[in-house]
Amino acid sequence: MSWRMRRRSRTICLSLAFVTIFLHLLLALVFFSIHHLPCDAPLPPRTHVLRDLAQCNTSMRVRGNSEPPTDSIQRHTPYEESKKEPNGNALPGKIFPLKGSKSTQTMQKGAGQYGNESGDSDLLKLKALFDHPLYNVPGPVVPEDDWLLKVKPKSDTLDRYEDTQWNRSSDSHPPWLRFHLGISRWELYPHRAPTMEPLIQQLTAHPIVSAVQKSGGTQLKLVMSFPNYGQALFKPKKQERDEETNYNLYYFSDYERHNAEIAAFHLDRILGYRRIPPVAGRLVDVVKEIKDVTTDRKLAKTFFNSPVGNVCFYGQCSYYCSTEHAICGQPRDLEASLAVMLPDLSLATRRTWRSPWRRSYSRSKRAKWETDPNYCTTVKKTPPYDKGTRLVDFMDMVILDFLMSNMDRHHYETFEKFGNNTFLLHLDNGRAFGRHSKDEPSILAPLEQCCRIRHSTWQRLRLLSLPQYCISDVMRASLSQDPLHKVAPLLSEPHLAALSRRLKTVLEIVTRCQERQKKDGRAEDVIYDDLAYLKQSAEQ
Ligand SMILES: Nc1ncnc2c1ncn2[C@@H]1O[C@H](COP(=O)(O)OP(=O)(O)OP(=O)(O)O)[C@@H](O)[C@H]1O
Ligand SMILES: [Mn+2]
Repeated sequence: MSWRMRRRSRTICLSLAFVTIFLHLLLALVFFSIHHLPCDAPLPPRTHVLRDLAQCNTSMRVRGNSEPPTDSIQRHTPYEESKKEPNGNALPGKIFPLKGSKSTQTMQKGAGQYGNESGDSDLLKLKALFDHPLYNVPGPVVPEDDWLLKVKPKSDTLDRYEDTQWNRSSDSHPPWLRFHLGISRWELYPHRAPTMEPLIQQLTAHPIVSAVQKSGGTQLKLVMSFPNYGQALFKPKKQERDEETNYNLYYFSDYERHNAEIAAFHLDRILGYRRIPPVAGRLVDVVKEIKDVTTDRKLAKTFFNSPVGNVCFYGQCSYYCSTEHAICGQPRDLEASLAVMLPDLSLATRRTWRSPWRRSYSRSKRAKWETDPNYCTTVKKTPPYDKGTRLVDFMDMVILDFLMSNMDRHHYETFEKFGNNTFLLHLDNGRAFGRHSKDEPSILAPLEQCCRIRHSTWQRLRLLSLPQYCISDVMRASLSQDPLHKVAPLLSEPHLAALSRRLKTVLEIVTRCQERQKKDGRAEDVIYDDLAYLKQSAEQ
C-alpha cells in the first residue's frame, strides 16, 4: 500500500517538475522575444504601445549599461574627443538633487515604483544624455547687452548694502532673482544651471503667502507669492492622467492640464531648448494656501464645500469657471503645477507674435497654410522669418508641440529687448498631452512645408531616438524627480510611448526633405548650420 502511495506521489512530483520546467521555458521564450526587438525598427504610427515601450525600456539592458553609444552623431561632431561618454557604472544622475529634502525621498521612491532596475537605468540614460557633448556645446561668453536684466553698479548712496554682492550669480539672492538675472538672449537658463535646484525647491516647498487670480487667458490661473517675493503661476489639476481628450472637442475647448505644464518643461529641457520657465508639481492645501491667504475677493466668494465634504472653488474666467467645473481638493489637497514667473512686464516687456500657422477658430473656414502648398515660400520672405534664426526657432517649437501634441500655439512671445534676434518663449503648454493614441500631423505642417531645421536640434533628436538615450525613458526619468510623481507618474506609459513614436515621424519628415532636396541639388538647404562655428574653432 505505502509502496503504491510512494510511487503515485513520485509520479505527481515528476509531472509537477515537468510542468514547472515547461512553464519556465515558455516564460524565457516570451521574455527574449520582447527583449530582442530592435530599437529603431520602423513601426507604423499606431503600432502597439507596449512594443514601442519594450524597445526603449529594455534595449539598453540587453546591450549593457556601459556600452558607449555608437551613433553617427559622435563620429561626425567636431568636438567628439572633447568629452568621453560617461561609463555606465556612474551613479544615477540626479538632475535636481534636492538633498535631504522631501523631494529626494520622492525621487527615490519614484524610481522604485517601476522597479529599481528600470528606474535606475532610465536615470542613467538621462545622465548620459545631459553629459553628451551635444548638451555641453561651449557657447560664447554672453556680452553684457545679451542679458535680459542689467545689474546696477554699486551705488554710493546705498551704503547699507555695501556687503551685498550685486552680481548675477550671488548666493545671497533668492533663487527666483538669480533665475531672472540668468535669462539671456538665447535661453532662459543654462544647461546645469545651479539655480535650478533651489528654484524647484522653492516652488514645491516654500510657504505660499498670497494667491490671486491672474487676469487674461481663458481658464483659471492663480499667481502665488512666496515670503522672499518670488512668484509662481498656478494651474490646478482638472483631469485624471489616463483620461484622453474627447475626440469631438475642438482643441480650444480642451482643459488645461497641470501635468502637461510640468511635462512640457521637462521635455523642453530634454530637447536642449530651455525656453520654458521652470515648473514643478505641488500638493496645495486649498484652505491654508489659497482660501486663507487670498486677498482676491472675487476668488474668495467662489469657495464651497462639496456634498462629500471636499473643499472646492471655481474663480472667475471665460471657460470652465462655474460650480459644474469646480476645482476640488481631496478633501483639501489639490494637485497643481507651479511655474516660475518671468520678470514683471515693467522690467522686461514681451512681444506677442501671431503664429503664421495658427489654426482657424472657425468650424467652416480653413487657414491659408492648409490649402496653399507654397505657403512657406511666402513666410520665408516675410520678416522676421526672412533673417537670422526665427524660422528655425519656430521649427524647434513646432517639433516640441508635435511631440506633446499641443495644438494651442496660436501665439508665441519674445523679449522685446532682444528684437528679432532671440529665442521664442514656449509659454502655455496646458493643452499638451491630451491624447496619446492619436498623433496630430497638422502640427508638423510648418516643418513639412519649409523643410528647415537647426543642425543642433537635428543631432539631438537623432540622439534621443537611440536606445541609449530613448526619449520615452529619459522623460520617465526626468518626471520621476518631480514631487507629484509620488502621487502618480506625471505621464502615463502610453503618453511616454507616444513620444518615441512621434519622434520617429519627425525624423522621417526631415529625412524625406533631405532626399527630396538632394534630387534638386539643394540638400544643404534643409539643415541650418548653427554648429559651424564649432568646426571653425576646432580647426584653429
Ligand atoms: N511663467 C510665466 N510668467 C509670466 N507670465 C506668464 C507665464 N506663463 C504664462 N504667462 C502669461 O500669462 C498669460 C496667460 O497664460 P496662459 O497662456 O498659460 O493662460 P491661458 O489661460 O492658457 O491663455 P489662453 O487661453 O490665451 O491660451 C500668457 O499670455 C503669458 O503672457
Ligand atoms: Mn492656454
